[in-house]
Amino acid sequence: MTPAPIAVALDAPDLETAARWASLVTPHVTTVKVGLELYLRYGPDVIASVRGASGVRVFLDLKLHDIPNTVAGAARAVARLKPAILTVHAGGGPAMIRAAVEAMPHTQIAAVTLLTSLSEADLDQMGVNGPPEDAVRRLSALAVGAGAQALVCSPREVAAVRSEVGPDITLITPGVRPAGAASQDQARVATPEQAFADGADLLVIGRPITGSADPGATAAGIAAALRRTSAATGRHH
Ligand SMILES: O=C(O)c1cc(=O)[nH]c(=O)n1[C@@H]1O[C@H](COP(=O)(O)O)[C@@H](O)[C@H]1O
Repeated sequence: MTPAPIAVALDAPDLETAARWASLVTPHVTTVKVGLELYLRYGPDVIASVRGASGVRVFLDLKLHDIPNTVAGAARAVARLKPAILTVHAGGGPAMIRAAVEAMPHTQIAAVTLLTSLSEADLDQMGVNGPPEDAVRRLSALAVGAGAQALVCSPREVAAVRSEVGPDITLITPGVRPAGAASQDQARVATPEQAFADGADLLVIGRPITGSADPGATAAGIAAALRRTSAATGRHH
C-alpha cells in the first residue's frame, strides 16, 4: 500500500517516544514532522533518530521568523540535515523567505500563512480583519513570489489558496481533525477527507494520531479514509 500524504507531528517530550511514534506510523504515512519541542530539547541529532532505518521524509518545523540575514544563517545551519521541508513564517516578508530559499537548495521551504490556532476573533484583535481567507491568499501570493515552493494554511482556506497559486505549489494543512475529534487549541479545522478533497497535498496530523491508544492503527485508518476520498473524487497525490 502506498503511504498516505500525511506528516505526523512528533510533538513528544522525549526522543524515545518520538522515535517510537515514527516507527509505528512510518509504514502508513510519507512524512514525520519534528517541531520546536523536540528540536530545542535534543538539537540536530533528533533528525537522524526519527528518520531511523526507514528513511521516511523528515519535515523540520522551526517556523523561522526574523530579519533576512538571521534567517539565512539559521537556514544554512540546518541545511546539512537535509530535511524534506522547512517552515518559515510568511509574515517575515519576501526578502526573508527568499533568504531561506537560497540558503537551502535541497529543501522545500514552506511559508506558514496564518496559524491554524487563530480564530477570526483573534485575527480581528491582531488587525487582520475580514475573512481569514483574504489574508491567507495575500500571504500565499507574496510567499510564492519570493520563491516558496510550499505553503502552510488551514484546510478551510486550502481551496482558495489553490486557486490563487495554481497546481505546482505544495499545499500543507495542519488543523486536521477526524470527525468527532476534539479541536483542542486549533481554531480553523476540517476533517482529513475534506482537506484532501479541497486540494491539500500533505496533511499535518499530530495528537489525533499520537494521542490515540494505537498510533499505527489510527494512522492506517486515516490513510484508508484518504484512499477512499481519492477513489471517490478522482484526486490523487
Ligand atoms: O507549521 C505547522 O506545521 C503548523 C502551522 C499551523 O498553522 N498550525 C499548526 O498546528 N502547525 C503544526 O501542526 C501540528 C498540529 O498538531 P495537532 O494539533 O496535534 O494535530 C503542530 O505540530 C503544530 O506545530
